[in-house]
Amino acid sequence: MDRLVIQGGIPLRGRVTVSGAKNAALPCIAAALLGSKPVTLRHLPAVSDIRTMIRVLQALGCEAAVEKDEPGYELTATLDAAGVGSGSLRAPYDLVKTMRASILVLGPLLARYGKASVSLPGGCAIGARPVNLHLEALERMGAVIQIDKGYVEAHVPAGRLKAIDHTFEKVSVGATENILMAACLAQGTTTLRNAAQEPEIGDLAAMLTEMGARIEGIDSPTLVIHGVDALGGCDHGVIPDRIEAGTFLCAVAAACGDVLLERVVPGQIRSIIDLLERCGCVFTEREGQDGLNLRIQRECGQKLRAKDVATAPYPGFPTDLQAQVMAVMTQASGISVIRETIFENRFQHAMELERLGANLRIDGGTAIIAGPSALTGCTVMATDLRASATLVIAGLVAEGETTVDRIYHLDRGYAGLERKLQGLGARIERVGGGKV
Ligand SMILES: CC(=O)N[C@H]1[C@@H](OP(=O)(O)OP(=O)(O)OC[C@H]2O[C@@H](n3ccc(=O)[nH]c3=O)[C@H](O)[C@@H]2O)O[C@H](CO)[C@@H](O)[C@@H]1O
Ligand SMILES: C=C(OP(=O)(O)O)C(=O)O
Repeated sequence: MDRLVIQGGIPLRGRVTVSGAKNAALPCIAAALLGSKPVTLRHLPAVSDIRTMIRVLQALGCEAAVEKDEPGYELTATLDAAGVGSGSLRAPYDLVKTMRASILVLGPLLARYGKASVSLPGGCAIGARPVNLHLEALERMGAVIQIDKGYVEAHVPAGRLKAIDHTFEKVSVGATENILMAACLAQGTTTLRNAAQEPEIGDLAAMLTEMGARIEGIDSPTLVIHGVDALGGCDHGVIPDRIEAGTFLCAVAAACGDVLLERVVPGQIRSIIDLLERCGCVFTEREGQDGLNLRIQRECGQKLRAKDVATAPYPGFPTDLQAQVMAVMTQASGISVIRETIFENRFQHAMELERLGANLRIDGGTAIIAGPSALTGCTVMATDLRASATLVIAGLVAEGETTVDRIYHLDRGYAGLERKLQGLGARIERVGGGKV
């Protein structure tokens, strides 16, 4: 099993390009099932979740041609769903178990083929993560759904889903995406209220629009979708990964240095920029060749101030950056309180940070961190994707050698993280020889 070995204490300096967003790419791949023509997706990050999602589509009968770019961080995939209807319409457990986003094929399959069998993804390290909001909305649209032997078995007796006026009882990124996709081919006009507003949903809506969907209210909490009879193909580039960008910002804030992030959308990472700015980091935005560039500076020896933060749906502070910020706060002077409000079990990195020397306490959904702490390298174990990134950041700070084990979690969502960090001067090596 691969692990990362890090020699800490070296500031990060240089420039790094942000890859396409995993969490935008996953629903875009699922949306290819809706197209009556091939769909080309660019800037897919070369991570294992993307390969798994493409395999899920192939298992459903989709043709996929995938190419990797030269540095090996991104993929371009052409997906042709022409053969899907003749197959089993079954997303099997052995693929789905590694990745929760595979539930996103349910809405498109029901909308286009009136039938689907999708394995329930199962419990996950960060919380229970039910899919009731997805299923309730699809039932209201006319689907008949049963859970049988761990599979969501669903069909649409009327042949076509019908439009609904629906208020999500809770803000859910995945449920908004699933029902948005389903509504594109439903009969009539669907209104989705209390919809999630994450930029990844805006990107999915942009792709669906390119395919011929009629969507109003993009980037707002109320989406209005006028169902159409068919969608075509498209050539779509997914947005840059705001969580990868935020992870690099946290790495520089914690380990100090001066880094230019290329291909970022600062407006989509405002909450992390604001937080790190209040901690004492300095930011400069400027035009780059491929969108905006963002420079972050924290000179070595410059003190960080401890700040409090609570996670919230977008435009609030993302839960997917909560763990990385905890590593930053171990280096800040004073007490910081981090509240996790989205997932009930997303503090597993805290124990491993303590093993590196962090001074913190967990109380339910709250973490209290007293800093700054001198971290010392040791072997730590990654428990989930963002927890892994945190341990890498802590390893960059810690004196001596840190080994991060179980990095298959990291490989789900970061394209070449260790190579990108090496480019910034970090001493970090992958040991074990596995390939993503
Ligand atoms: C692939 C992807 O994009 N993953 C992101 C997506 O996950 P995901 O789409 O799974 O997260 P949701 O927004 O759905 O989850 C938000 C909250 O709603 C709850 N819930 C969700 C669905 C449901 O049917 N019932 C229910 O109770 C969840 O348990 C959680 O407490 O958004 C999360 C919240 O920003 C991010 O952390 C994940 O990185
Ligand atoms: C939790 C995450 O992903 P997923 O929803 O795929 O588990 C994440 O990207 O941080």
